[in-house]
Amino acid sequence: MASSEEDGTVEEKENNNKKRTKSALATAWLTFYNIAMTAGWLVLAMAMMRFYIQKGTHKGLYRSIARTLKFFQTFALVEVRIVRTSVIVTGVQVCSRIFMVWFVTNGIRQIQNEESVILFLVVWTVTEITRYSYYTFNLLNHLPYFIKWARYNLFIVLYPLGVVGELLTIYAALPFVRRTGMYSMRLPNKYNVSFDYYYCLIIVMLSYIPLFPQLYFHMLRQRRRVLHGEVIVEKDD
Ligand SMILES: CCCCCCCCCCCCC[C@@H](O)CC(=O)SCCNC(=O)CCNC(=O)[C@H](O)C(C)(C)COP(=O)(O)OP(=O)(O)OC[C@H]1O[C@@H](n2cnc3c(N)ncnc32)[C@H](O)[C@@H]1OP(=O)(O)O
Repeated sequence: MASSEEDGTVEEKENNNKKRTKSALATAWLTFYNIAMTAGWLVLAMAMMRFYIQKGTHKGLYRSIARTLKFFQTFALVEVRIVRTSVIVTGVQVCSRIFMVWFVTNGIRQIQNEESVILFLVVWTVTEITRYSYYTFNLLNHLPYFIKWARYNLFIVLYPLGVVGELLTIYAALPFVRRTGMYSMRLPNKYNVSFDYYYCLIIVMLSYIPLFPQLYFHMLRQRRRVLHGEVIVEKDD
């Protein structure tokens, strides 16, 4: 009897140790990930500033940072599953950014020098430096108040500004996409499938109407929870 109790205790201890090791590894990985992402977005910020100071124009800026941007924005995909936040909320945010980078700005050279591209690039960069440094310091249990404040206040202005930049960029792409028929498939073809990227872009633009408010209100709830300590019950996915 005594021995089986002891066995149980040993097993429990082993399980607890395994759990602790797993959670320490997860925290270490997440900390490393957030440090890498903060550094990546800082590199982007510095590259943009250097370009503008040296050239005195925003023309050509996108091309000069395209590779770094594509890498760090695409890498954010890993977040969709690793953090506790709703998969839908994080998924919509990350996928819409990846779509903007790969299928709009990168795919359509003719719009890369639009001012709206610079608008969303600057807004994303400020947001991501703040967001990833917030997660990093939070995981290290040394979170300066100004970073917490910035994380849960700047988005009030930056989120709508980013949306304006993104929508204006897609809007600028429309005439070119219509003229060239890029990424589109017209009938007849051997797959018997028709796809019009022009209308796809219009649908994406319209989908901001129901989706963006959900992201924005999610952040407002997070703000109340973190800055004002309100208890908020979120619906599961
Ligand atoms: C395929 C075609 C798709 C087309 C779709 C078109 C629809 C488009 C609509 C979308 C519009 C998007 C526009 C957007 O791109 C514009 C901009 O971004 S402009 C820049 C301003 N943006 C922002 O300020 C972004 C704000 N949004 C976010 O921060 C996130 O995206 C969001 C997922 C909304 C954040 O939500 P989250 O719930 O994660 O917030 P918290 O930061 O409070 O975190 C909650 C808890 O999770 C922990 N966490 C999260 N991430 C990490 C991490 N990387 N490392 C460690 N921990 C993490 C965090 O600490 C919190 O933990 P706790 O609960 O313990 O406090």
